Amino acid sequence: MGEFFANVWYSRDRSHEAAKHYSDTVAVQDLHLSIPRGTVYGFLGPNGAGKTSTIRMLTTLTKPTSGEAKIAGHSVEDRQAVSPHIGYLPEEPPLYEELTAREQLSYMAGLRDLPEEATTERVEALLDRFDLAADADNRISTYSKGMKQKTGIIQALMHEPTVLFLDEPTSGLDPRAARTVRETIAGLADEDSTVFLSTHILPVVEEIADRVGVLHDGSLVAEGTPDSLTDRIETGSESSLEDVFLNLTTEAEFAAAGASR
Ligand SMILES: Nc1ncnc2c1ncn2[C@@H]1O[C@H](COP(=O)(O)OP(=O)(O)OP(=O)(O)O)[C@@H](O)[C@H]1O
Repeated sequence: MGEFFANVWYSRDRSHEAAKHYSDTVAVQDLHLSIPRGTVYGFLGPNGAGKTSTIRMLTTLTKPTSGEAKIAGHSVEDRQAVSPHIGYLPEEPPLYEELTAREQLSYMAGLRDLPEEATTERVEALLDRFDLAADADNRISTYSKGMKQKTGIIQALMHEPTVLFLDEPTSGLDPRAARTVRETIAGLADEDSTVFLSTHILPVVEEIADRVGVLHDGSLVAEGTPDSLTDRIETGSESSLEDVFLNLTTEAEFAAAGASR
């Protein structure tokens, strides 16, 4: 399939803009992303920065107010074309509480029109990998937060998407499951899938991301490899992505306060 691109553009020049406005709130603006295949892209930003709005645009769930974005060569305006290529784990996985995990996954496989035998095999392997096989015939309503999260992750992965969007994937997971998620993400990138990872857990990003983008007030304030970002600031001691994040977002806060004076 060649290169994978996620472009979300906005500029004063109205011919190239992608922005998401909620009535009078500009959630995402001046954002241009181009992410090659096989990349783990860490998407960072303070609360309310516009990360979820960006992901919702890229996963066809919400239309950009203006501009354009392409996933695997398809416009996000074309849900039917984009859908087979993407998997999405939102902060609250969309699950039917009255179903069991196996029923939920089989229902989703049906909606996606996946080949039955191969999908069952893959789902069983994922249930094993995430230590969920023994509970997979119990109703989701009886699951802990972590078990629901694992079901959501398997649901996002089971059709082998080219591009996987993960919003706080390790939320609620115990250390073993969180490690399985990190290893799974790294394995997917090795197989040439692209993972778009939004999380506030910066050590996870530092460990597995190839590139990092920092969003603030709907705009990208920095982008690069984790090393290139940590090299940007001189703290006198070794800096971490957390130092970079705090520095950048504080700088952006000051700049915004200065501009509005
Ligand atoms: N449905 C909505 N209606 C109105 N405003 C919204 C809606 N969704 C998001 N917003 C606003 O858009 C901005 C960006 O929100 P978004 O959820 O994208 O941020 P985020 O970076 O994902 O935040 P968090 O880290 O807290 O999840 C915020 O100002 C938020 O209040």
